[in-house]
Amino acid sequence: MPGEVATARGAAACNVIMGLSFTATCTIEEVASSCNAVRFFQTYVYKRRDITELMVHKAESNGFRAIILTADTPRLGRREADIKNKLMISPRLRNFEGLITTEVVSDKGSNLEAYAAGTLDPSLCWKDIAWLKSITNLPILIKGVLTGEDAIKAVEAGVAGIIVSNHGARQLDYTPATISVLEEVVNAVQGKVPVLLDGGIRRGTDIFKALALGAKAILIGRPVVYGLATKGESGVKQVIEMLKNELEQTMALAGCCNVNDITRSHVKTEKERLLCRM
Ligand SMILES: Cc1cc2nc3c(=O)[nH]c(=O)nc-3n(C[C@H](O)[C@H](O)[C@H](O)COP(=O)(O)O)c2cc1C
Ligand SMILES: CCCCCCC(=O)C(=O)O
Repeated sequence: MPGEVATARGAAACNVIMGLSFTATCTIEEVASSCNAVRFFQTYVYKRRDITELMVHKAESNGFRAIILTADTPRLGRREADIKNKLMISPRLRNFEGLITTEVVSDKGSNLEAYAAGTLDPSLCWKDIAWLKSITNLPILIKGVLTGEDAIKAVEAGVAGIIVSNHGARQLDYTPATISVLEEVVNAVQGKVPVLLDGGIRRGTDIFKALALGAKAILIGRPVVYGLATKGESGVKQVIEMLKNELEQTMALAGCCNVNDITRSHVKTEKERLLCRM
């Protein structure tokens, strides 16, 4: 079973939302018809806007409920391990068949980097949210926000939600840990749109902390990939169930009967701990 289909089915079984990557290996239609998971579609803005537009339209007509615009990748970060290991992008990104070739040749190491350099639009900017809104009726979540200032701009540009993310620290060294900037973003947004978070969620306690600091939901990257790699659909389910059980355990021990009972006073940040000592 293709990885994205197994992931979608695992998500559906656990009643959580599945986010499908623009760079998925199987098609938008295959994922849509594989299960009844609530699905969001993650998009990049390609130099060839017609390709982005086509993918967004396909997602919309196949019942995806929201578009996630990844804003932190106008170009790929310098991933030295990928260069050293000569990372190859899958030659079969089936959504793009007949549109664009993924068979790029790179003499510099990572052919993902070469492919990204050829396709991603490095001029990506705030006005592209208006463009995206003009081609879809779906709500748009912006992924990759790390400051209150950018969060305010994103709200002004008309996004329906903000995902605090540093792309799993894959783009740029020294970006802050997402949990450390979450509260700044939440405060800046003032409840106008929901704020979500990803990055480093490994335990139910991590989810609890994010919710306490104001996230409405969290997203999971690598843990799901690890579950998928080891046990396919059932591995995905196991990872999600483990996190749900751990969150439930944390809530029970913190005296919270439901997620709305998790409040800011349940956690102390590093800064608060330091202030206490002064
Ligand atoms: C192998 C891999 C591929 C990824 N591909 C994408 C992608 O296509 N689009 C995207 O927006 N983010 C992508 N990400 C970043 C994730 O969406 C997410 O921001 C990050 O993995 C969250 O951190 P976590 O892995 O600690 O949960 C990728 C991450 C990994 C590890
Ligand atoms: C358009 C090619 C870039 C794909 C990057 C995938 C990704 O987000 C990641 O590897 O991280």
